[in-house]
Amino acid sequence: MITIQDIAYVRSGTADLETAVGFAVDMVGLELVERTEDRAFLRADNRHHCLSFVAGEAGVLASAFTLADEDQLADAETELAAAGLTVTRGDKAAAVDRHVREFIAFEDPFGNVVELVVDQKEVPTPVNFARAAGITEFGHICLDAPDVRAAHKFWTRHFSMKVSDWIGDAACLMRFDPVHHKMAVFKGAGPGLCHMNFQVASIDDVMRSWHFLVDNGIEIEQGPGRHPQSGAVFLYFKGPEGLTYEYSYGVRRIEDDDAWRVRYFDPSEPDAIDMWRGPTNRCASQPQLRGLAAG
Ligand SMILES: O=C/C=C/C(C(=O)O)=C(/O)C(=O)O
Ligand SMILES: [Fe+2]
Repeated sequence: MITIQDIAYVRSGTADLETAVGFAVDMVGLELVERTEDRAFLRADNRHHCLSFVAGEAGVLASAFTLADEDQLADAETELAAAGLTVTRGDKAAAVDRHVREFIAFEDPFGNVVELVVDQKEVPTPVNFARAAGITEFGHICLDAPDVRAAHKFWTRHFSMKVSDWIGDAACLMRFDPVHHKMAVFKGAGPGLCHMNFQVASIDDVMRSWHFLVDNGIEIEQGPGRHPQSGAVFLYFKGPEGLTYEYSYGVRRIEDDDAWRVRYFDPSEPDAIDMWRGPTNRCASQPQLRGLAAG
């Protein structure tokens, strides 16, 4: 069993580094911590970065989680290889490029590239947010997979994850600490990053960002709304090259694992994702959510 400490980062390719960085800074509000000719690193909290862009082909390159130390990394390598996965150990240059001390990479059974890292660099200075979006931290990573039930089996068999809630066969929200979910899998045609989430300090921040993004012509995919699973007030919006961002406020914590009863939400119900039954544009990119559209 591989014990996950935390989420670490999303690493994404981009065919237009300037535009990708401009959006992450000016619209999302992240701090640009480092920029080279072909790389950009952005942060939302004390992690050195939670999002990096690599110039090249557009599309997510990896989603990363933190493990406690090298011994756990070595054990993870052994366990995943024994499960039949191809596991690669990152070399020194690749680790430096990720601002971690060591890492391994593998593809989950659906083709999502996952990196497990040790010693992600911490930046103790306060985040110099590019705009006052109210971001408090990098909140969660949500992957796509064609078979959510099989994904749940994979992530709970090999990793310290537990399901918090199901949305039929359309989504599985999982936790590895008291936060309702820091990892989720949504049904998709293939592998992919469904979205990356940033927690914000208040409902006001969600609403202010909604107006700000609309005023700037940004495509709102869904929200403002309230997720019945975590209870969080959310807003999904689309960045360049199809990268979906989410702000949310008020995620539930599950302090007593034994007392938690996993719930099942019916994806065909209009309030399965949004208790407020607001409109959604997510259906265009995620046909499996069509049943979730209001009205
Ligand atoms: O579709 C349901 C989404 C639920 C939540 C939540 O309960 O907070 C998410 O954040 C999500 O996975 O987007
Ligand atoms: Fe989310």
